[in-house]
Amino acid sequence: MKELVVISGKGGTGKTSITAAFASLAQDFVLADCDVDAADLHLVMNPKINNKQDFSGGRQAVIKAGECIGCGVCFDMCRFGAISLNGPANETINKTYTVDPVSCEGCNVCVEFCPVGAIEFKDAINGQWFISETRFGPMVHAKLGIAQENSGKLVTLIRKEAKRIAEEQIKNLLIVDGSPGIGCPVIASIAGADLVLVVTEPTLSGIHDLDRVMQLTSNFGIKTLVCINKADINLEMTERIEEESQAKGTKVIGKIPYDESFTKAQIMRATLIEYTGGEIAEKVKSMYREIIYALG
Ligand SMILES: Nc1ncnc2c1ncn2[C@@H]1O[C@H](COP(=O)(O)OP(=O)(O)OP(=O)(O)O)[C@@H](O)[C@H]1O
Ligand code: SF4
Ligand code: SF4
Repeated sequence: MKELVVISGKGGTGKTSITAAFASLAQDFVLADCDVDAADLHLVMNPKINNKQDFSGGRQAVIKAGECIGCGVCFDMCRFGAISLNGPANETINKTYTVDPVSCEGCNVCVEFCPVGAIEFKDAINGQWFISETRFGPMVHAKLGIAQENSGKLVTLIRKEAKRIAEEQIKNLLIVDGSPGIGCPVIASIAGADLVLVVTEPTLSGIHDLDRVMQLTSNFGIKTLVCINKADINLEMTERIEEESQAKGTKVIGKIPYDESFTKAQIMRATLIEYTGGEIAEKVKSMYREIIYALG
């Protein structure tokens, strides 16, 4: 089984649209949405959820009801301002404190120093992940709660589950919509993959981000290909990306023009390939053929 991960140096380059189009073209595959911080592949895939599980990315302090004696030690010691006094600040008797689950960084300090052991450490529920069925095949995806961290851990979990399903159902391909950027979630998206496709735009920030992301894939020793999306919005930049990629030994396998069909397809909750044929679809198909060839 081979694994293709589609990433981008920054958000909004068209990574998800391209991944969705590949889902229309691929056979015998499992789809994984690892863009967990801004998951939107499900909008086009319309998955039917078969299995839903909570995701816990870490632990959090919780003050046990009725056990706090109001000494304020935890309030003074929490460096993240996660503990607040219940009721008015001039309260002198029956003082109690609460932990704000969004601000708690799980450092354990308050648990250690509470003189009466009134604080416990509990698994924090940071989101949910799902195993679903789509019109194209199985899909593993997730929903991370607002302001929740540890998305790298969730990405690793999703890839692992998607691989398990692919092996169980004897699928020969795993297509991953990876995280944008170069941080922890994208590292978790690409580590150990067979091939990475970087979707970029011909803009200054696009070039800058492409450079950083290619440095990352090169550090991991992963075979990397480039797609310049909306290539005709700046032909000079497109040429520069081609030259710089070539100098680094990375092939630009597709130059996809700006085409409103992408947005129209998204509005219809369809992939580009489902929405339209013609030249634009042919360009995406040709890119997909190159990928399959490169995967070997
Ligand atoms: N070639 C194209 N021509 C015109 N519009 C496009 C093209 N490719 C993508 N788009 C549009 O650009 C927007 C961003 O695309 P998409 O959501 O696929 O990007 P993304 O990189 O996955 O973004 P995010 O990181 O926010 O999920 C969408 O409105 C999409 O319809
Ligand atoms: S340290 Fe313990 S007893 Fe003191 S205020 Fe915090 S929770 Fe209450
Ligand atoms: S675990 Fe750390 S961050 Fe969380 S409330 Fe306690 S002291 Fe603050």
